[in-house]
Amino acid sequence: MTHKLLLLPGDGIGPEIVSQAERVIQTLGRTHGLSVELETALIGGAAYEAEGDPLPEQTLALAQASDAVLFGAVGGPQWDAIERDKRPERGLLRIRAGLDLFANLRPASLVPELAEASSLRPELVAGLDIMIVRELTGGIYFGQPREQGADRAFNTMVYSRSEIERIARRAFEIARLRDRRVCSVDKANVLEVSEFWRQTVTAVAADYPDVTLSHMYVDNAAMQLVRAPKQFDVIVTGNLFGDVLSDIAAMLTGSIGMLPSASLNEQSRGLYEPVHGSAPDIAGQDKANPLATILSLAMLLRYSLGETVMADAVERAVARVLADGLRTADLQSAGSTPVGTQAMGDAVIRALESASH
Ligand SMILES: NC(=O)c1ccc[n+]([C@@H]2O[C@H](COP(=O)([O-])OP(=O)(O)OC[C@H]3O[C@@H](n4cnc5c(N)ncnc54)[C@H](O)[C@@H]3O)[C@@H](O)[C@H]2O)c1
Ligand SMILES: CC(C)[C@H](C(=O)O)[C@@H](O)C(=O)O
Ligand SMILES: [Mg+2]
Repeated sequence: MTHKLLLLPGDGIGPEIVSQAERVIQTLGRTHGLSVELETALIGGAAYEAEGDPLPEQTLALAQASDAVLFGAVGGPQWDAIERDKRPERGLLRIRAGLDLFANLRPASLVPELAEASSLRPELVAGLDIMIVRELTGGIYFGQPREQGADRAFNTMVYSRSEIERIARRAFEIARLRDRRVCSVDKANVLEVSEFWRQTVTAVAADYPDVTLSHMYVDNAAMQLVRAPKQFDVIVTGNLFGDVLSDIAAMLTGSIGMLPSASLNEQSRGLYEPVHGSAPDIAGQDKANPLATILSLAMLLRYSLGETVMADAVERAVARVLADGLRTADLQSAGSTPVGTQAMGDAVIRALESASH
């Protein structure tokens, strides 16, 4: 069966890291018979420059017609002062909303070889395996009204019952495939929207008696992620809190350059992207770590294409190159020589090829 895939490289390091994932896709064609129809389209600053719109209609239409989308990153300082609705990040928010990708899965698990790269002591992260389930199409990111005036500005944090119920169900279902523990993170001691979130998640939990539900305030959750991260199995939270907590979780696993994500809708059609951004400080220098994008491809193979064998093969190839000692600059320990983006891609491809012989 031929799968339709759309690549959206975007800005900054986006094109460099997505092109390594594209080479992995081509390798899987040779080693595992993966059959794909690949298209590439513009998004973010690149699309704004070419078409005056960070999400051209054509890009959204192609995404809607694809089985899955692999996204790099958008944004950069050259677009920070343009009209807000034209900014690259708005392209990403609009495609998430346009595909109804309400469930953002951000797994943070430690590859044993990277224990020394973690920001925490090895014993705190050994065996770490957390799944952050971030609500992605609601909350303060999308709430109306929103306004920036001359002397004041505001956004609205709003969640409806159905929005909370669907993300909570997704979290409980994921927990059933794991350690059956869900921690819902909110700010119910201050915010009405969070109190409603907590009540709604608690009501949904009644349908999942085999899963243990706990609640935590977001400030404490940020602290607990650094103090004792292994206490968590699945974390379910709103859009803004999930954004922040997932960057914290990234550093537990060694580098933000390692963290993949899947953004899914009800049909498990999805957009897959590294958690990090366009890293303008290292763009175009062959320094970016492509592994978060390659691991996002593994999630794409698993969740949207059902190609579990290939997903496992990609994840094993990544583990292999790390076990062999290859490190991009973000993962490097003192004294060793880092490899570049392209060389890291080469190594993953070699590992895939040698495993299939
Ligand atoms: N999903 C996205 O497209 C996304 C996510 C976050 C930020 N952004 C945008 O990216 C731009 C830069 O944002 P930022 O600097 O706050 O965050 P960032 O994630 O781009 O970079 C933060 C730091 O991490 C490093 N880094 C990130 N990815 C890396 C990788 N793969 N390999 C090695 N190092 C890596 C960068 O060099 C930088 O020092 C902004 O315009 C922001 O809006 C986009
Ligand atoms: C670039 C931005 C819109 C995005 C977000 O806040 O969701 C990013 O930080 C992320 O984590 O994917
Ligand atoms: Mg973020």
